Amino acid sequence: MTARLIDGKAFAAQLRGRVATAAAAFTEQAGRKPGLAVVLVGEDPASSVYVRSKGKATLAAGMESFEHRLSADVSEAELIALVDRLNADETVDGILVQLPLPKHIDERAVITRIDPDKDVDGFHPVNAGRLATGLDGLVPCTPLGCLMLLQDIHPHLAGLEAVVIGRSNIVGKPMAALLLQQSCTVTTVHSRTRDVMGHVRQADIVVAAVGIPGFVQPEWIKPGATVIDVGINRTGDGLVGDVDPRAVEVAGAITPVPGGVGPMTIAVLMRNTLVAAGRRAGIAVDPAL
Ligand SMILES: Nc1nc(=O)c2c([nH]1)NC[C@@H]1CN(c3ccc(C(=O)N[C@@H](CCC(=O)O)C(=O)O)cc3)C=[N+]21
Repeated sequence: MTARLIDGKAFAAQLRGRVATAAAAFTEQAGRKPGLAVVLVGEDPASSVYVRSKGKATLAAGMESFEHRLSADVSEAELIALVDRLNADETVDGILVQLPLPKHIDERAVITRIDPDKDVDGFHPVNAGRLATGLDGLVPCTPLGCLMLLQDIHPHLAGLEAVVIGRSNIVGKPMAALLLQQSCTVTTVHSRTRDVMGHVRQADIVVAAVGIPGFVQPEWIKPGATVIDVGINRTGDGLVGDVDPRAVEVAGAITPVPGGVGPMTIAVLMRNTLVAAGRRAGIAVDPAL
């Protein structure tokens, strides 16, 4: 048996289409387009590519894109002053500060400065708290994209055993919170877990977000399980995930890398920007987004 490949690229294209339709309706009612500001510090080539593709996706969705490129030696105070200006700018609904930031800047100080209601990355502790307690907020793009792919395969997630590998604030923790909200039985495994394989073997759903190429072995996977590979590892062999590619022979469904979770991250960013715009303007936005 070979796994069904989950086509994140196609799913993301559909989501972006629905966002574009809803963005046009927003623009009609609000008399302005939803706006996303992306801030890039320094000129790391990979980050530059992401920022460019985010800008293109924003325009394609019928939204306004504001790009701010700052030099690598900008001070923390200058960056925070820019965040303050974007917070106060009525035409800006979403603010994304591309991570990682240069070492001389405290990421936490910058992220906590962003207005939580414009925090389309969902990284502000206020949004983490809203997610943890079941309040409406903004949910980090990558885990929300993973959940959308999972719901496509499992319309009823309740009661399923889910294992999340990795405990970052950006993916692992919010992913576990989302799966718990869907009434999965959730286990988070990490670098100090004694028997990672033993946990993964029980899982109906495995979400791998460790950042180690090919970490998850095919022998660990329960036959028929759904595997979501969040890994984006640049190696000599090109872009590879956190799951050994031979897992396709065991899993029931699996996301490829590239073409799986990555494209969903950007599509959900567009969705979050529209949701933020709707809430800020008091305009109802299609809840099916
Ligand atoms: N504040 C912030 N928010 C982010 O969301 C954020 C960030 N900082 N820093 C960097 C990471 C990385 N990231 C990706 C987005 C899309 C793909 C993506 O579309 N990947 C394609 C392949 C693209 C390629 O070939 O490089 C795929 O997986 O098919 C990957 C990675 C967002 N990030």
